[in-house]
Amino acid sequence: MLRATDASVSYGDGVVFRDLSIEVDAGEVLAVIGPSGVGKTTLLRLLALSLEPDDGSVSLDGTEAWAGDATERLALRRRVGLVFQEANLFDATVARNVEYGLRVRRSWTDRIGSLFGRGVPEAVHEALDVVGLADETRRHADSLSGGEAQRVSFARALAYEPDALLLDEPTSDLDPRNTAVIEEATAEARDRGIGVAVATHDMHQAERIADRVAVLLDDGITEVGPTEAIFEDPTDERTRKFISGELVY
Ligand SMILES: Nc1ncnc2c1ncn2[C@@H]1O[C@H](COP(=O)(O)OP(=O)(O)OP(=O)(O)O)[C@@H](O)[C@H]1O
Repeated sequence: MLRATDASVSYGDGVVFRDLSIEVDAGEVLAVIGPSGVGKTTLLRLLALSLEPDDGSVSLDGTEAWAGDATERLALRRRVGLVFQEANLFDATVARNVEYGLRVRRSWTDRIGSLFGRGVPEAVHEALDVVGLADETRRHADSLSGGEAQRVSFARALAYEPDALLLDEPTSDLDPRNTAVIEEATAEARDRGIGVAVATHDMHQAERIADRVAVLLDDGITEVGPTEAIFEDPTDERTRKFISGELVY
C-alpha cells in the first residue's frame, strides 16, 4: 500500500540510507526499530511523502508520489496521518484540535466530490472515544497533561480516516497508562484497515504491538519480518546482536 523502493536519502554529505525498500500494508502494524540517529524519523518522513528521496521512489496504492505535481502529491499526503513524539496541539479546545485535520481534509475531499458519510461532531467524538477522551471535548488544550495531549493528537490523526498512520516515537514521553491507551488505539487503527508504521526505540513495545518489525541499523534495513521471527529467531547476525543488546551504539 505505502511503499518505498530503492530509496536513498542524504542530508548534505551525510548518507542516512541507500537503496532502502519497505512497505506498509493495509491493516498491519509495522514497527521500525533501531538505535538513535540511525534514520527512523527520516524513514517516516519519506513514507509521509514529505521528504523526496535522492534516488528511488515512494508510492501510495501504486501512485508514485514524486512523479506527479505538487497538487497530486498533496492529495496523496492527505491520506497519511502523522503523530509525533510531541503533541503539538493548537491553542483551542480538544474538539477544535481534532476537528482541524478533519475540516482540512473534508474541504479537500468536497472539492473532488467525495463526501464523508457522517458529520464532523460524530467523527470527532468517535475518534476521541478511541483514546478515552470522548467526554473531554470542551477542555482547552492548555489544561491537558502531556499524555492526554498526545492522545488528542492521535485522535486528530485518526479522525480523518487516513489510509496510513505514521507514529514517530509516540509514547517515549508517556507514563505506562497513557502508553497503554496509545498502544490500544494503534491496534484499533490497524483493525480498521489502516496501515500503521511506528518508529520506536522500545523493543518491548515493538513486540507488544507490531505484526512485522523492520530493523534499521547503520547500513539500512538489516532484516524485516514477522515480529516473533525477528525477536525469537533473527537470521541476520547484526539484528541478533542489536536485539540481544550486544551491538552497542
Ligand atoms: N534536517 C536534517 N539535516 C541534517 N541532518 C539531519 C537532518 N535530520 C536528520 N539528520 C541526521 O540524519 C541522521 C538520521 O536522523 P533521524 O532523526 O532520522 O534518526 P532517528 O533514528 O529518528 O533518531 P532518534 O531515534 O534519535 O530520533 C542523524 O545523523 C541526524 O543527525
